[in-house]
Amino acid sequence: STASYSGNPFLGVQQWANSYYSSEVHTLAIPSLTGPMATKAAAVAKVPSFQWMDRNVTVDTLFSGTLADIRAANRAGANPPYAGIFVVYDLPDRDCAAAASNGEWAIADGGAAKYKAYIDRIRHHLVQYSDIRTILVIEPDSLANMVTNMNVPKCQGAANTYKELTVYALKQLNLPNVALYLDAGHAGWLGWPANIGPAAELFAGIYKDAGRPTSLRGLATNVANYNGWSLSSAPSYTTPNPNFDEKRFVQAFSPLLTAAGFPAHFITDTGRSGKQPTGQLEWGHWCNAIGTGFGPRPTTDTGLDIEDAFVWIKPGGECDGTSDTTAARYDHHCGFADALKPAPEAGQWFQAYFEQLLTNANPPF
Ligand SMILES: O=[N+]([O-])c1ccc(O[C@@H]2O[C@H](CO)[C@@H](O[C@@H]3O[C@H](CO)[C@@H](O[C@@H]4O[C@H](CO)[C@@H](O)[C@H](O)[C@H]4O)[C@H](O)[C@H]3O)[C@H](O)[C@H]2O)cc1
Ligand SMILES: [Mg+2]
Repeated sequence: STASYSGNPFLGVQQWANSYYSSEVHTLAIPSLTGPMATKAAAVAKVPSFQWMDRNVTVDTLFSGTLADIRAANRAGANPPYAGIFVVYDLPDRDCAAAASNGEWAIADGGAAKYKAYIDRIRHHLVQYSDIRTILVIEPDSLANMVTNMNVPKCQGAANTYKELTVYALKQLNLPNVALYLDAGHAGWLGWPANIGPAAELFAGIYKDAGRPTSLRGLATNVANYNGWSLSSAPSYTTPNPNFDEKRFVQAFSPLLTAAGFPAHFITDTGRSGKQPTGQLEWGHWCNAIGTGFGPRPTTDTGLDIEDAFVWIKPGGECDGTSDTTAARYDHHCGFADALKPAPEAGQWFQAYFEQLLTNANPPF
């Protein structure tokens, strides 16, 4: 079967556009659109984006359901065959330096054991669907927070658990039909000269601790962020970081990782990177940024040998965090002047944001 592979896992397959995102667009976005915007929205629904396993319940429903859809399409003769693209995102004490995406489990409440069972269920389905090549992004923001936010009590308290559970996941999901990319923040996070060296050491250490898993292809960058891939000039908010776009970030990161014993390749989220510069007032303003647009479509034609693919990881139109100041998960970043408001809870459909992305799409739809 095509499922097992060597090298770039995105070669020889086409990425799957899952029905969950398509139904969000068709049932939540299009009914309030007319004319060209409605037509363009229908085209967005066909662009493959990663499906987020952000709650345990999604493993035996959405994850297995999408794998079944892919199997059916491949058996019907899809050529090239489809590959599954998903995000593993349910660590206990999740999103330790922010409030908006806090998850269902707490370390203090048996979260590590629950997470291991979650990973075991994902492995179960990957083995059942060993005929399907499946690409997984592992735990956005988690290890990046270990590099820059050890001064945050919740991150300090979660550090050992994050690392132990990441190694557990890498070992359990190390399968012939599976490719894994660890989340590695973005140019405006780990790309700062002060952070990039410690980051390389951390990721290489995890790679070794997990036994150098064959499936671990590399790192995913810019997940749920907005940075351009290759810019001719630095947006004002990026100064004085020489790595002001994702291409400069991965090209600076790669030799450090290789020297530390982790010859990583990269994928980069271009789902919300189409408009540069963005409307951000500060680079660290990550929540529902204004002045953004759908970016380059998923492709393996990246122009850089260490960059496996441009991908859409954060589904455009799904919220980054609530703007309701009374909400339990309210994060002040979602209240800034450059954060679109009013915004629903993280992960919920944010129609005004979807329309912003569509209006600013580059390439246009
Ligand atoms: O002038 N200088 O020389 C200089 C030097 C160093 C400087 O310090 C750097 O400043 C950077 C900001 O510019 C900081 O980066 C921000 O860190 C935040 C976490 O703390 C990230 O937030 C996450 O974002 C995710 C989505 O991406 C969300 O899903 C998640 O919920 C959310 O928590 C921001 O993206 C990211 O941009 C660096 O840590 C910091 O080291 C600054 C200047
Ligand atoms: Mg988040």
